[in-house]
Parts: sequence; structure tokens; C-alpha cells
Amino acid sequence: MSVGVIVLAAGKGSRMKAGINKQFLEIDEKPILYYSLDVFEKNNKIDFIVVVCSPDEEETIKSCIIDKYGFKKVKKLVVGGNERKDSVLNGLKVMDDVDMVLIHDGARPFINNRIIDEGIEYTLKFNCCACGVMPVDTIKVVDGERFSKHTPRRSDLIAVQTPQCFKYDLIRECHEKVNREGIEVTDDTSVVEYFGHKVYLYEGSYNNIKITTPKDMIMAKQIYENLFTK
Ligand SMILES: Nc1ccn([C@@H]2O[C@H](COP(=O)(O)OP(=O)(O)OP(=O)(O)O)[C@@H](O)[C@H]2O)c(=O)n1
Ligand SMILES: C[C@](O)(CO)[C@H](O)COP(=O)(O)O
Repeated sequence: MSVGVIVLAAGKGSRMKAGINKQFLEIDEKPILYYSLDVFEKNNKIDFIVVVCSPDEEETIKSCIIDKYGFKKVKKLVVGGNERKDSVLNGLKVMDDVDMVLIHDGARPFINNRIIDEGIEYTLKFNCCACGVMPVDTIKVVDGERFSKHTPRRSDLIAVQTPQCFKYDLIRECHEKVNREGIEVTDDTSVVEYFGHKVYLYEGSYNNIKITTPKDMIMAKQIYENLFTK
């Protein structure tokens, strides 16, 4: 069985307002994207990695991250699209002879081996899965005027993270269809759900944050210290 990973790095990082793309911001002198790649590189169940990036960052990612840190499993660096789902499809299109694919946000540097291994295990069993955590806030469903319509039980809710893991043929087919039909999605589990497939949700980690705003950088440095320097 061949297992590939798509690491997404083709976003703009606009909410970070850093002047450079957030994936190049450093934690303990290494860029965020380094950490997102390193765990997959070292996991012996992962066969290869495809990195998806913006055209103007291709050279920097190659020289300052992939070559510099010797990521041997990164077999392809491809250009992404306007939306996250376009970037995923571009990554899927350059994969061949692959049975399973794990799709991961480059902006989530604190992925771990337990999450990767369980993702592979549950995909073998259920065809698609994603990790996530129970929200810490109470979540409301609202109407168009921001009045609360109802309050789902928190124990019924999961804030979904990445990696999101799929049998390759299934996710490729569903992403192609979503692209053709112009359906709006914010993650890859929604792509398969849209066509009626069931997605298993397993335990992620509260450390597996998506670095999005400047405050997340402060939190990321704290998480890093707790995980790696204590
Ligand atoms: N067209 C896009 C948009 C997003 N991403 C990737 O998807 C992940 C999650 O997206 P997000 O955190 O929203 O990143 P950005 O789009 O970079 O951030 P922003 O929305 O603040 O510009 C990131 O790793 C980002 O690089 C991508 O590959 N292609
Ligand atoms: C895929 C994702 O990380 C799951 O939580 C999330 O939906 C990405 O959203 P973004 O707005 O593209 O960051």
C-alpha cells in the first residue's frame, strides 16, 4: 500500500498580517512549514509528500525548506490555486500509484505520529476520516440576522482539524466533481460528505492548532515550549 501526503502551503496568510507568508515565520529558528513537513518525513508509514505552494514562493520553499532540511520524501512541489480546494486538487492530480492520501494544512505544525497512524488505520477501515476535538465554547446556529436559531449539544460537535485522510480514488473523484460543479467547501471531508460518503472523526489534539492570526503565533510558541523543551 502506498500512502501519500499533500501539505498545503499555497495560501496568502493575509489574516496573519506579517508582511511575509505565515508559513515562513519561525518558531525556535525554524519556519512553521518545516515542522508540518518534519513529522510526515520521519513517519515510516508515509511514502511520499507533495507540497502545494504559490508560484512566487516555489523557489524559496525549495531552497530554504525542502533542500535546506533535506526532506527526501518531498517528491513534488506544485503550484496551488485561488482557493484551498483548488490547491488540494492540484496536489491530487500529480499523484500516481497511490492508495491513500492524507491532506494537511501547512499552517498546522503540531501534528504528531499518533494522529498520522490513527488516520491511516481508520482510512483502511472506513475509507475517509479526519481528526478533531470537541469545541470548548458553546456553539450556536444563527439565522441571517445573527439571532440564535438553536444550540446543538456540545457533545455532538467536533471542531475538525487536519490531516484529513482518504482512499485516493474516492477523494480524487469527489474533488473533481466539486470543481466541475463549483460547490463551496472549507475542508476536504465536506467534499466527500457532499456525495453521501460517511467520514469517521477521531481524536485530534488541542495542540494541533491552525496558525491563522498573530495571537496564534504566541500560542504556537507556548505549545512548542511545552512539547519540546520541558
Ligand atoms: N488557495 C489556498 C488557500 C489556502 N491554502 C492552505 O490551506 C491551509 C489553511 O488555510 P489558511 O489558514 O486559511 O491559510 P491562508 O489562506 O494562507 O490564510 P488567510 O486566509 O489568512 O489568507 C494553509 O496551510 C494554506 O497555505 C492553500 O494551499 N491554497
Ligand atoms: C481544513 C480546515 O483546517 C479544517 O478546520 C479549515 O476548514 C481550513 O479553513 P481556512 O479558512 O482555509 O483556514
